[in-house]
Amino acid sequence: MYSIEVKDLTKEFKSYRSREGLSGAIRDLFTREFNIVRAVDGISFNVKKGEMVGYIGENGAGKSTTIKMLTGILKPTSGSIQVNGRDPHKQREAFVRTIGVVFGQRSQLWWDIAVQESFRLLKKVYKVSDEQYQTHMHEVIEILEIEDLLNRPVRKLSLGQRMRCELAAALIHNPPLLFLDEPTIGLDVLVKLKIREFLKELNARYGTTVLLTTHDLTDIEALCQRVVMLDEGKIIYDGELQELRENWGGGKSAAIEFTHRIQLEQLTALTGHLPIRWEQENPLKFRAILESNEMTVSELLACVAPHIEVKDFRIEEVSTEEIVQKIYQKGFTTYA
Ligand SMILES: Nc1ncnc2c1ncn2[C@@H]1O[C@H](COP(=O)(O)OP(=O)(O)OP(=O)(O)O)[C@@H](O)[C@H]1O
Repeated sequence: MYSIEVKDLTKEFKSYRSREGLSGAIRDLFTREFNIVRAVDGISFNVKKGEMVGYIGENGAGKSTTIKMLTGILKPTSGSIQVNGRDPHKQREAFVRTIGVVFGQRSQLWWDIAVQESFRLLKKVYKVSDEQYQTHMHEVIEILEIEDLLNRPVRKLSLGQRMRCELAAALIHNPPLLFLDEPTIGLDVLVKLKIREFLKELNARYGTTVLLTTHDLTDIEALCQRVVMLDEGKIIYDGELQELRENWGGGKSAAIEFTHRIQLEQLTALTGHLPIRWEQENPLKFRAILESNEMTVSELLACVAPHIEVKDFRIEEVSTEEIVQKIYQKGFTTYA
């Protein structure tokens, strides 16, 4: 059963041009020249109930436009969307009660009133019963540690405090699906960790489906097994994050420092039967590049350490950030 079903979805915007000079401005009053920008270009994907999916792409790739269509804010130019079994644009009122949305750059809380009052208003909007609110929100407030913030006006909160309150506000009606657009932008590491832990718990406890858009790939690594990668409005990768790392990460390597000078030949003789390539940095420092995903660093050490004394060693892994950067620089197909 799917939470989100997207088929051949396209969104085009008219981008108006201004003509030069006074006569151009006058002509613009009558007829405007425009370009068509295809922000989302025929994408299709499904998200299963309970999945946590990372939706990533460079600036301008079309992520926010997709989220706006999925949440019913924008009407698609063509294609179809079903979110929680409904068309977000057509069945708006019933639909919004089935989703929660957090836009990291925008607030859904009222700026000048206490957080608690915003929560009360949202409780009314979503028609949440007192009982439901008490049981569910009590936990949310406790886990996000926002009890002491509830009586403060939103404008007096720090960014991290406000974001925790935003998340709580998006969950007042305990929606089965949560859209998060840059939820950890500008937050310090501790708040980020708290928010990630909270989302994991929410997903485990209620089976909440999460579509997460972020430029912070460590958020994706911490939360999502699957990523959908967008480039110029098109999906260029949809699959396991682990598979992306294995196929495009260029493998693991280990930097090893020995206590005594040794020859490269000694190392190749010891590990000749393993899928390893050695590079020498200096007479003491070497790098072993593991050419198979099956091979582990402990196997490597088990072959070398009994024969040559190791002073230090470090596993080097290409970060997801570097992998994604390479894909965008080189293009997915050529890189693959
Ligand atoms: N209302 C609009 N009118 C015209 N063009 C738009 C409009 N909204 C978005 N665009 C264009 O559509 C493209 C996709 O924009 P979108 O905001 O979806 O990208 P994004 O992936 O969310 O980027 P970012 O990471 O910077 O938020 C961009 O070229 C953008 O300029």
